[in-house]
Amino acid sequence: MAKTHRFFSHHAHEFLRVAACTPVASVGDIAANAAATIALAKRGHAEACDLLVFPELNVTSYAIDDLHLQDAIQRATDAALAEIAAATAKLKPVLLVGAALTKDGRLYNCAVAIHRGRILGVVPKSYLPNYREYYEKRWFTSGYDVVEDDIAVAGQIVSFGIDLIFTASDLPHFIFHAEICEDFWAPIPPSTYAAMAGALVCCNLSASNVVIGKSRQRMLLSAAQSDRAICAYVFSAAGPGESTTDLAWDGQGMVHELGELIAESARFENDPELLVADVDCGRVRQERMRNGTFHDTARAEGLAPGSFRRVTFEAKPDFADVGLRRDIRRFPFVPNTPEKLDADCYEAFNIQVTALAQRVVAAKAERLVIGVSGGLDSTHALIVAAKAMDRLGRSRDHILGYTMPGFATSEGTKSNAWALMRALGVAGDEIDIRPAAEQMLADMRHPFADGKPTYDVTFENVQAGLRTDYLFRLANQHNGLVVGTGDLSELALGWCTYGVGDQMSHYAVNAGVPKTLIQFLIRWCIRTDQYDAETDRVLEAILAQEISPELVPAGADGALQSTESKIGPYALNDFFAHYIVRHGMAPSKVAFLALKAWEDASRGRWPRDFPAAARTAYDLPTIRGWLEKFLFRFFTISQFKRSAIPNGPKVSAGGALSPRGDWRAPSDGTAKPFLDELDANLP
Ligand SMILES: Nc1ncnc2c1ncn2[C@@H]1O[C@H](COP(=O)(O)OP(=O)(O)OC[C@H]2O[C@@H]([n+]3cccc(C(=O)O)c3)[C@H](O)[C@@H]2O)[C@@H](O)[C@H]1O
Ligand SMILES: Nc1ncnc2c1ncn2[C@@H]1O[C@H](COP(=O)(O)OP(=O)(O)OP(=O)(O)O)[C@@H](O)[C@H]1O
Ligand SMILES: NC(=O)CC[C@H](N)C(=O)O
Repeated sequence: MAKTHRFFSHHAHEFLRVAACTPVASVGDIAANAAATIALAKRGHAEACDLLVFPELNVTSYAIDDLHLQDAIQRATDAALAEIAAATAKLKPVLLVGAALTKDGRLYNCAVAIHRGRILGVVPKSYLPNYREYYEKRWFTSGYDVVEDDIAVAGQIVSFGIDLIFTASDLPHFIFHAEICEDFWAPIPPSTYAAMAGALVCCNLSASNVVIGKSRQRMLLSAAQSDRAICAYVFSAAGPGESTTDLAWDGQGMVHELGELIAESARFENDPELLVADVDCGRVRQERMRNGTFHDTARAEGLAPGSFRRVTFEAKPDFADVGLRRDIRRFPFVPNTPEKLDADCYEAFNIQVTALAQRVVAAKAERLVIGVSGGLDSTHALIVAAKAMDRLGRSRDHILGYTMPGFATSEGTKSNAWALMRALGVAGDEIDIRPAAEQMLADMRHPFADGKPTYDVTFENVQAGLRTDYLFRLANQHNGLVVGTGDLSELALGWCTYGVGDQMSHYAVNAGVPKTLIQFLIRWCIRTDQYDAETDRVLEAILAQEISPELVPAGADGALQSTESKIGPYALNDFFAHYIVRHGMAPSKVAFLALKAWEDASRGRWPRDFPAAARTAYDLPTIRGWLEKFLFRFFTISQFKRSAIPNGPKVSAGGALSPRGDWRAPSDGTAKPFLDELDANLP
């Protein structure tokens, strides 16, 4: 059911609804093409689109050869544009239609922007293909030097040139540019300049005949242009109905954003298609802000702000709930297709192994020292260490694994720890930390020493601290490096014991890996036979247990100390961390995205092997509750822990938290502005 609060509107979060339109063309039948354009515009309006991109020369159809030069065709084109403008005067979307227009005895291949009955402006094609199957220079004049000009079209005098950017006066993120087909096959597409001058959405009206391999090439160019020009890119190629005299057409529509494919059309279809997608102009804006090279290039190219003419119009947004036409992955760090997941795991695992091996060599360390709890993090650190030793040609017994049971260590995790160490062939040992912990707690006059069940932070950290103490001294004793096991998610939350505790190590091999990815990395290791069958069996057993720090004894009901019931589901925490750290998004937008990703467990793809029983949904109050906790932990109470973390490799493009890398922040900051923003903008 649609909700009325502004929070539920995609426009409130800087999304823009675009569509690549594929009408069925009628060769040279301008009235039919105008009718097809109007019909799709009405569909676009019904689907709440802001911007509709039609193919190149769709008013006449593209492949009409010398007919382009006929007066009758040109007059009919002008009349059709007037008709399209009139018929769409009450519709919401801006239309970019393709038409050949004359000025001063020259014919230009143009994109015509039309909105609510008004022709906003006309952009001529800069680069006319005139090689192999193309001979556009036979009819058209290149528009590459047309600037500061105007043109008469459909009874209106409007801005004309390649120096136009279209901007909504009442929706600040609605800023777009148009170019035409070959323009983006050029070494420097006009959209590169438009993006540097501020366009967030770049559009391409195309008539690109299909040959084997062509769709892949267009896909590559569109992805690359959106990545290089830091923009959203909407591409619409002519399709069914175009003249097949000597060529064929497939109607490829695509929407890319920052190199990522957001939506793609069916190809070789007989019916008209409207490929609708919501592009995230806020993400584009943020990305430009944090990429100085983009602005340096603009300055190097002499593109001062204002170097393009801005054509303004009123979008009249109503901030209604029209849903979100875009897949938001539940796990930003975990791809939901098997191929991409495998590829990412291969990268992550090898980054970790290579980085650790290099540090062993550089530090002239003979051994690696690891506290092996039987939990996910230390398991992963241990298998990475084993592979690093294999790569260095050293035997695995150069890894000293210690299981160090404390007051709450369960038999299950301890036996898993031993089974794993034996299966891998590392040098295992056991140190019972309880006598030392009892001594320490007694020395401190902690109530536990008097038999009282006081399981406070001190009680927890005494154990975490003693384990770290043992590991560092064992490293001295054996010329070893202590391998840190803490992961990226724990660093984001400050879920570790500072200094004399698991926050410290000689090399934090997991610090760049989020918790939600670790289980998939372990699964990938099993699937790709990185280790032997017995190791795989133990790894499966470890994957099956709940995440617990095991610092506090189980309750009377036997329930384990559950980490996620205390700090929130890692699935949500990783989601929050990704959008806040990597994309700088406001908490209300992060909540909106989390809702779209998580509100319906039956929608969208789950990552491969994600257990069916764990496929949960989260509603807005739940998301909000955990987000508030996350914001408090992340901004107020944990930065001092990150400001002093040991070295470790960045793994995910989704962000890292080293103070020497992606994330630098004050250790005495506050979450207040973030909590206030959430409070002000959520229903
Ligand atoms: N801005 C700041 N600059 C410098 N120091 C600051 C500080 N804010 C607090 N402090 C000081 O830091 C200390 C608190 O930090 P800390 O000693 O780390 O202790 P704290 O963060 O209070 O507790 C550690 C938490 O992490 C959990 N943990 C620990 C280990 C492993 C795992 C796991 O599951 O993997 C979980 C554990 O259950 C506990 O809830 C206090 O003494 C405080 O005064
Ligand atoms: N019983 C134990 N024996 C050996 N080392 C331990 C033990 N408990 C904790 N550690 C060490 O302290 C680190 C943090 O422990 P904790 O179990 O609290 O966190 P965790 O993030 O759940 O890690 P893991 O998934 O490895 O258990 C572990 O990764 C491990 O290196
Ligand atoms: N219409 C055009 O500009 C087509 C040229 C383009 N290079 C293509 O291969 O599709």
